[in-house]
Amino acid sequence: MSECSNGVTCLGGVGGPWPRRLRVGLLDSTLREGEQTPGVSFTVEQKLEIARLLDEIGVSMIEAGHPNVAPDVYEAVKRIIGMKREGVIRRAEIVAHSRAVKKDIEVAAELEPDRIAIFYGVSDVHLKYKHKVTREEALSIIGEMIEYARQHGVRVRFTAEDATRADYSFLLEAVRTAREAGADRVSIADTVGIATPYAIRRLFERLTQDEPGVEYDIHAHNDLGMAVANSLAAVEGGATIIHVTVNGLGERSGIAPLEQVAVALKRHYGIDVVDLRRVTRLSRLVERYSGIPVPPTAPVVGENAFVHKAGVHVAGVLANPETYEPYPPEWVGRSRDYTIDKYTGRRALQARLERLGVRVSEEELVEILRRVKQRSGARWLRDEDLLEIAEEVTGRALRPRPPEEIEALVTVKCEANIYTTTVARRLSIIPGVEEVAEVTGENDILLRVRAKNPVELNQVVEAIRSTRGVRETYTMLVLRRIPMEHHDNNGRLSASS
Ligand SMILES: CC(=O)SCCNC(=O)CCNC(=O)[C@H](O)C(C)(C)COP(=O)(O)OP(=O)(O)OC[C@H]1O[C@@H](n2cnc3c(N)ncnc32)[C@H](O)[C@@H]1OP(=O)(O)O
Ligand SMILES: O=C(O)CCC(=O)C(=O)O
Ligand SMILES: [Mg+2]
Repeated sequence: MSECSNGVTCLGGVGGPWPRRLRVGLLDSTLREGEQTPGVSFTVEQKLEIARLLDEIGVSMIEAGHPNVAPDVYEAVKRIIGMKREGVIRRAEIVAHSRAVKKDIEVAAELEPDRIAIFYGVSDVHLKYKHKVTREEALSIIGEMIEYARQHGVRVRFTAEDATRADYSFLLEAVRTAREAGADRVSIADTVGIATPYAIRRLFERLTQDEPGVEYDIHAHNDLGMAVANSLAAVEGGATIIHVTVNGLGERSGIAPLEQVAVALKRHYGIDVVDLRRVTRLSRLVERYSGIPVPPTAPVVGENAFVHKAGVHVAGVLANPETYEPYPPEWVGRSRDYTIDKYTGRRALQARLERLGVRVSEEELVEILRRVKQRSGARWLRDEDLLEIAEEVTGRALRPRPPEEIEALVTVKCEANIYTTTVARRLSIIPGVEEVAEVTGENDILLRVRAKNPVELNQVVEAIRSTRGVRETYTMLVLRRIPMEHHDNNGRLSASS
């Protein structure tokens, strides 16, 4: 943060400082715009779960749906409003969508949402071909319908649909009409994703100057991949709410993704709009419920968002992650990784081998790398493949081996007022018990047990359980043992098999 010349606290970032304090929140429309994604139909229960999570992570508004669309949409909006009333949703304002049509408004109003959002196209193409009205008729419909909704005692947002293709003077007239009819918010919709950041910023600067009596939302579609940039530009121009959906769902190419907008607001302006650490889980949930896969390359939540590949990159990241990361993955509850393949360099390879508990000499490392680069057909090498190569080069057994017999660790809790050592002695003579340790913590004794097969293991565990003084046991099967490497007397490495 820095001080502007006029003494106002400004926020920095690329292109900053901005001439005013940026104030912004998110409206999540996953349940309305998101369900307009071809192929998506959430169940009512899924919507309730998503709404609760959205409130928990801190979005300012939830656009719950357009109640007059279908019975299940009505039911979901009703129950989400009920959750707000019961305090399950604690903060988010619940918004119901509606055409500028009395029936839609009535159906929405009977549910008593916090706000009804009434949309109406304001571009000439929408007026002429969709609404088939003149500009004057449009203004009168907008005014009349907003007043009608206000008579039901509900707050109103007016959405100027296709605002970015509208004539500015008519858009301003529509906004004024909406304000005079009782709307306290106006959504400026870039309905076909046609705007550029500069044009959007100017548009919001003009609107906030020419009609400061309402607060403005930006609803940016992503047809040209500009939704996030346009949303940020709108905030710089004076918008105070950004419309988003989880994973950027929505009509055609969707709208600005919640996760990207939230990270960008923090990265560029230092503004926390939601609990970022939970957005990845929310994204996975919506991916599952929507059936729309998140591409690996998707920012923030994509599988590859924090995975590095080229040797130069990995070497840089190992020295300091800032070299190739715009923000730490921990911000969004994730961790970084890197792949091993023909693009790998020595540093990456050495780090990966060390992570696998394998130390090699400089010559061995060079030879392993040479062999890795020969496997150019593989998309990437799994740890298993790398260890196989390392075994070939070093001649040591490095891969985890499944145990030939069944091995288990058994924790034991003793009866109260019994001397633990007495119980431990009794247990130590059971055939199959190989090691006994008295331990601190929740349990009293830890046993290592070996058996030839499950039946025999069961017998050993039964014998432990029926030993006098044993109150409770918990058995963990050992799945595999990792070979440990030891230094020999000359400081060289040798591996136990
Ligand atoms: C850009 C956006 O995403 S805005 C949100 C759009 N949301 C939706 O479309 C929700 C899903 N839609 C639906 O379920 C249906 O279209 C309904 C229930 C809204 C309307 O269904 P129908 O009455 O069968 O009309 P249909 O969908 O065929 O056509 C839309 C009608 O609404 C009118 N209309 C469209 N937008 C508006 C508006 N903002 N205000 C008033 N009327 C409108 C159209 O002119 C057309 O009227 P017409 O039937 O007299 O020609
Ligand atoms: O209601 C809004 O703010 C936006 C409506 C919409 O989905 C759009 O214009 O793309
Ligand atoms: Mg939209």
